[in-house]
Amino acid sequence: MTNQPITDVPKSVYTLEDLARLSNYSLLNNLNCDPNATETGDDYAPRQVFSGHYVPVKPTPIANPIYVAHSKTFFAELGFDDSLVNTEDFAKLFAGDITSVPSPMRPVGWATGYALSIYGTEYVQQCPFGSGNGYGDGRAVSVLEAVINSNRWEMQLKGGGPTPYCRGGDGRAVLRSSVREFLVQEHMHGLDVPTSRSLCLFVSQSEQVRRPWYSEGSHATNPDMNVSNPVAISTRVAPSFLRVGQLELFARRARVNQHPEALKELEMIVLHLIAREYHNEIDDELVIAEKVVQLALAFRDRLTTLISHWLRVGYCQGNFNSDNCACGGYTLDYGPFGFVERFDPYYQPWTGGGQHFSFFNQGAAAQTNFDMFCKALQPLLSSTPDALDALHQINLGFASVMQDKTEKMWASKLGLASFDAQLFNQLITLMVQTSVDYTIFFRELSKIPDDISGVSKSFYNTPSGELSEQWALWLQTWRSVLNTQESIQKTAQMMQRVNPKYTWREWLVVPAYQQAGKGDFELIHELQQVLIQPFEEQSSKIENKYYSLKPQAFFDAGGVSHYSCSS
Ligand SMILES: Nc1ncnc2c1ncn2[C@@H]1O[C@H](COP(=O)(O)OP(=O)(O)OP(=O)(O)O)[C@@H](O)[C@H]1O
Ligand SMILES: [Mg+2]
Repeated sequence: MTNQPITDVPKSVYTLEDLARLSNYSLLNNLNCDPNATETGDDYAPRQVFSGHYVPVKPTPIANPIYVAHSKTFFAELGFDDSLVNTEDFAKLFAGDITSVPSPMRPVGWATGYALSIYGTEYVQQCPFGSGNGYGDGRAVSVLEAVINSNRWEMQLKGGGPTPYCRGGDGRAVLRSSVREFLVQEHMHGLDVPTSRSLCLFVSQSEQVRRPWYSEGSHATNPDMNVSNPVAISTRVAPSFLRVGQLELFARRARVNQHPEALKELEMIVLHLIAREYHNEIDDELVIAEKVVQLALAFRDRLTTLISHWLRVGYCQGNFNSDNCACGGYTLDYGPFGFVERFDPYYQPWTGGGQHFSFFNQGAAAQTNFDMFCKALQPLLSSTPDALDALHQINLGFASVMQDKTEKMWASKLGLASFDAQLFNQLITLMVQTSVDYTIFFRELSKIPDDISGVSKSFYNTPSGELSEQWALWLQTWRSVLNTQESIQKTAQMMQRVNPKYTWREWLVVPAYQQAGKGDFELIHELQQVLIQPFEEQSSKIENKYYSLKPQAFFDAGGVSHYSCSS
């Protein structure tokens, strides 16, 4: 999911008929459908799904939908003409009504089950049946598998109504969380962080749901009221939505031989994962045991790369359970996420998340998800001890690969040819002591200033006395290392490519979803423009507004600095 040049992709998709011609369900067809499912997909009550990889579900459209936004960048990458979004057919489909889509597109979507592990411990309590058979996509419904410009994509509605996995929920997503997910996916792509992508966003003009949220000016930890918010459907797109938890579900069943097909279903989902996400890296001719080992190696590489990107851009996922960890190695599920503004290594915006999912602990959290991933693969290697041992070694090697990638990333943020632990540790200490804005600091540093005044724009507190001397000394030492390297100008350019100018600042996003709730989408469109090109210099008006320290009033503000839920 790298940035593609978008200019030479011809615009070819103008109508839903064009898109239908690109639909291709060949990989979905390789999976098992839940044998107890209804063909019509009117399957909305929580129930146990004992086997099969997916359940056909017809999404529930939102009432009186209206267009909010689409990703022009992603449209261009897919070869979609912007006018497509204004067609009645397109709006109908992506507001949840798929009943009359042109064939071979299908009028029924699908939802999948998955298991949950939290920081390396298996859970079933979150399933209403206490068995794990009722846990999965509770409000996400996939509606299309298509091959577009040689890439295979799955399109998924979030907030598309209940599924058998809804756990009693209404299957809806509110506008607030949908705007956040819609905007941040394209921001992450702009930051060069692997991610699911945003296609479009529609909101209902008449349907609202009540959710716990914070009153204006609240500093409470948990929401102090219930608020009505319009329901919305955002469509996200990825090569697959397979999560570590998905493999775990089938592995847990295989482990205890829960039904005669259990081991076979695990093998099928693993091969499906390879076909979806790793077909370019794993030779189709290999035997299954070799494929499994290659898969673990490839996922370890992607996952560790992903986390180093998260650290680079100041992203904290907040809730990095195995069911929010995509097997394709990209960011998935933008619920209680946040971006660190005033630097704190233990930054964690989700009040329910705990320190184990905090900013600097994400490498360790990823390791626990990777442990569960490897554990889920084990049943497939029970008769091949050498492969089992290779898997074990790959798992053991996670921490050192993670450390290596993280160090390389820090070196690049600092413009250094190689990581310097002493310099780095001194800097982190100074950043904490002074309270610096993470993004502004590294961006200003990318200009390679001579003295402390060059980075002072990022300071929440002005250092004086000894602290100020320590800063001066640190900058001097850092500059002396840089002087031994390539030209300063080249280093500055390189640093500006890894240290973004613009970042997600929640207090600037809140007004956008608040205005959208009143039918005004202008701020969303303005934010889109800023966030999709975060490394670029933009107008001075934009700079004054968005390249800015977090105002004091928003520190500890409920719904801005922290949130207890994300629905
Ligand atoms: N079926 C549902 N109906 C309504 N709200 C839901 C439903 N499922 C989850 N939620 C809300 O979403 C929050 C996050 O849950 P979870 O991460 O499981 O789902 P999600 O955000 O829909 O997931 P994903 O992006 O991983 O598909 C929950 O705290 C809950 O408030
Ligand atoms: Mg989730």
